[in-house]
Amino acid sequence: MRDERAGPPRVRIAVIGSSRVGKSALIVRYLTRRYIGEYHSNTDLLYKQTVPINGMPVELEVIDVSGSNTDKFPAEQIQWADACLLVYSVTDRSSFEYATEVLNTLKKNPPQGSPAHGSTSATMPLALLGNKTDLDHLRQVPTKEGQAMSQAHGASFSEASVADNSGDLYRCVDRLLADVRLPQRTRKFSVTKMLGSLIGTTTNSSGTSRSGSVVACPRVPAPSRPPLAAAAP
Ligand SMILES: Nc1nc2c(ncn2[C@@H]2O[C@H](COP(=O)(O)OP(=O)(O)OP(=O)(O)O)[C@@H](O)[C@H]2O)c(=O)[nH]1
Repeated sequence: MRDERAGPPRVRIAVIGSSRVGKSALIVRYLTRRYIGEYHSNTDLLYKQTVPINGMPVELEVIDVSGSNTDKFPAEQIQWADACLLVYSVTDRSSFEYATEVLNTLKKNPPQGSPAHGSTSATMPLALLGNKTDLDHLRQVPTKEGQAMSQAHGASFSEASVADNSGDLYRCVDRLLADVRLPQRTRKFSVTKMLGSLIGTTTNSSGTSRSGSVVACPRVPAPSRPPLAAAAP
């Protein structure tokens, strides 16, 4: 078993949103700079990659919370995470309403401070992202509405097009990562099933090598559902 205290600090992000808003496309774009057209999955997926933050290697884990289960509040995934990225599509009002619902619930029941924040009273960093701005002619959610919603909930706000590879999506995730305090590696949950390496290795603009993998997190119906279990080394 790997010594949890060894290695670079770890940051866990939960990406939450309705089905088809572009969560998987966004994560893969951020981690690999590549765009995947179709990546529908009805299970949560965990992506792991070492990335540089402020020149320091950080083990980034991103859970792609499947949009097929929006009838159930993703409490476990949020509790697992150090920060949450809420994604909606600017072309889909119902996806904005879902993101709003999650933000409202988080406001009423603030998640426990994560160990990564070094304190149980820390506020979890939140970001709200309106995706698919390339489809502006189909827009159903005005920018101002997204801005107002994020302000009301203390979340950062961005709009972006994952398809167009807009810089705003990288800035949004980078800012969220920067908002997480890094020092500890002690975690509440870890993961079990390593299904395979899909991401492979890439090199970013600063020449830092990134290697990563993607892990399925099987969804088990409540109440028998166990916490997300520990990732294979
Ligand atoms: N036009 C446009 N299409 C996008 C953009 N981002 C993602 N898509 C498309 O939207 C569809 C859904 O993207 P996914 O990444 O699978 O969405 P998801 O939120 O992970 O969906 P679930 O797996 O159902 O939760 C795919 O056809 C993507 O190619 C974007 O910025 N612009």
